[in-house]
Amino acid sequence: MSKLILIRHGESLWNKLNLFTGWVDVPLSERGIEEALKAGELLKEWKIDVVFTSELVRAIQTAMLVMSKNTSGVPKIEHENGKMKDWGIVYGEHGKNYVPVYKSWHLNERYYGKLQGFNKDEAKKIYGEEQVLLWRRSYDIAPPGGESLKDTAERTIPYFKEKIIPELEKGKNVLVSAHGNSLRSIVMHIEKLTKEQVLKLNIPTGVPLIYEYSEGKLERVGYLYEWGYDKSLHIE
Ligand SMILES: O=C(O)[C@@H](CO)OP(=O)(O)O
Repeated sequence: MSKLILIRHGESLWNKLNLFTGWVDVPLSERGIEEALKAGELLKEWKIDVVFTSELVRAIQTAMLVMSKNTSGVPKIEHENGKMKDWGIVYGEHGKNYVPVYKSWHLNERYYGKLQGFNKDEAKKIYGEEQVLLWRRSYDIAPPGGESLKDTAERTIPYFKEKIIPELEKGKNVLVSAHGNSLRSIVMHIEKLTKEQVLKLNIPTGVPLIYEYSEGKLERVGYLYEWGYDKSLHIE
C-alpha cells in the first residue's frame, strides 16, 4: 500500500503579515521554517520515494526542509528543460541514489488577482466579511481578476491524475508540498466534497495530511501530529 503525504507550506512572511499572497513568490518566515522542520522530524523514518512541489519558493523550501530530516535519500530537483536539465545529469554511482523532486506551476497557490498584496482584514473592512469569505473559501466565486477554487482545480486535478496518481500506482510513497487552496482543490477531489463542505475546509500550515492508496482508492488516515493522527477534516 503506497502513501500520499500532502503538506501545506509552513507560515510564509506574508502569512505572518496577513497579506493575500497567491503567486507572489515570498519565502517562509522563521516560524514557517520551524513548522517544516517539525513535519520533517515526524516523517523522518518514512520512506519517501518521490516529491512534487509547486514552483513557489515557500512550497519548495518546505519540501526541502522536510527532506533534510528524512532518511530516504538526497532530494534532487528534476529540471525539465535546456541546460538546467542537461547539465544536472549525474554520471557517478549517485546518479541512482536520490529522491526525485518535480516542480510544477500546476500546484501553485490560487492566483489571487487584484487582491495580491492586500491585507486580509483591510479587505474585510472595505468589501465586507461575507464577500471576502466567498472569495477565499467558495468553490466558484473568483476574487477580482484571479482564480476561483474551480479554476484552480482545472490545473491541479489533471496534474494530480497524470503525474501523481501514477507514482502511487507504482507503489511509491509520494510527498506533495503545496498551498492552502491548491491543496483544498486536491482534497475536494479525493474526498468528493460538496461546494458547501469545501467552504469550511481549511488546511493548517506544516501539518502532513496522510492518505493510503490501494486498488485505485485513496483512504484518509488523517493529519499527523506528535501525539498521533487527527482523523477529521473538521468540515462538519
Ligand atoms: O494569501 C494566500 O495566498 C492564501 C493562503 O495563505 O490565502 P487564503 O487563506 O485567503 O486562502
